Amino acid sequence: MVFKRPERIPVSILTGFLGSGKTTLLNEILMNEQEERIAVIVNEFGKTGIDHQLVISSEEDIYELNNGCLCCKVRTDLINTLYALIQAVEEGGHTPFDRVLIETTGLAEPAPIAQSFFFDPELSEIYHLDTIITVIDCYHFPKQMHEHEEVLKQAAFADHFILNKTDLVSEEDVKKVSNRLLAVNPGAQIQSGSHGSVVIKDLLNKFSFDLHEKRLIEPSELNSHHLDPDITAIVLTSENDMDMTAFEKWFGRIIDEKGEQMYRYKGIISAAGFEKRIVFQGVHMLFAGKAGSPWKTRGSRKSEFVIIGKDLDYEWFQSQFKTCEKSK
Ligand SMILES: Nc1nc2c(ncn2[C@@H]2O[C@H](COP(=O)(O)OP(=O)(O)OP(=O)(O)O)[C@@H](O)[C@H]2O)c(=O)[nH]1
Repeated sequence: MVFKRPERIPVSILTGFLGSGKTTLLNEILMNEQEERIAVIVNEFGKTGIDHQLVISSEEDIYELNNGCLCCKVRTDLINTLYALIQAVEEGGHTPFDRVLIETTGLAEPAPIAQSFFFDPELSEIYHLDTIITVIDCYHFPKQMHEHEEVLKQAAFADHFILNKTDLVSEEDVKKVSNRLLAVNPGAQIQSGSHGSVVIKDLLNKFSFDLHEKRLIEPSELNSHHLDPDITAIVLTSENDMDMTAFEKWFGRIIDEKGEQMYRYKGIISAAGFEKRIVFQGVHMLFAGKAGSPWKTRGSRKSEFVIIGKDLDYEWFQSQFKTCEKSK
């Protein structure tokens, strides 16, 4: 059989604090996802991994990345593993796969892993970051979020939250957790359940900028950035076309100056002189952008730029963003 590589292979990152239910969810996905063949990469903390042994024995191949979670070493290991996987398929020594799922350690900040897909241009031609799924332990979350800064950081990166362990808390408590998470990251989708029982088709293939390019945030959610004093989401908007030269210059400057604070950002820009949307997403200083689908009507054109990070001054960012508008 000749391997025909799909346009780009989607990669989903599964993150969440220690014990939140990542492996449980991974097993649910592997047991129930019949249509796709998934290659799994487990990033373990420590030299001898045990997590891969907890993943159900399945048709899938499990690759382990040992040796810590936050350093560049893991990023290099990850990139090498991703290259090795595709090479093995192309040389016929490995069954083709449709998706990669990476389970991070419970203490990991997802940034270095997500950044790999912006960092290495060759790699990002083969793979694309599809979804970051953050699993939340609803029972422990209220305490954990005060005690471990990783918990809210992992929340900041999510495209999709899985509110797990709902069997241990009341509906009202689940609502409180959900409100808290949406205050940090208002654009994310939410599913709740227990033991990883979720609708998997709603979880994968969620790179909404590529696929749907829908509104990033509903207007009713726009003010939620006031709710959290520390890690927050801000949404910059403009009804006027942007001057891309000015925007690129400004964007280069802010990621230089404030990239450390900007955990994750995603944007759709209406650029003067372009019939297509410019879509981009990034993590700290690294980002990737490209032309998206054409705007349907003149009236539908609008730029939206969501930034999730620490101590973001909305008024400052919004006024700066406006200076990139094309003068009429
Ligand atoms: N009550 C309850 N327990 C759960 C649920 N989901 C997972 N667990 C249990 O929680 C524990 C941790 O689950 P894992 O799936 O190993 O969590 P993890 O996030 O992979 O853990 P680490 O790899 O240590 O970070 C296990 O004992 C699970 O059986 C749930 O929805 N409800």
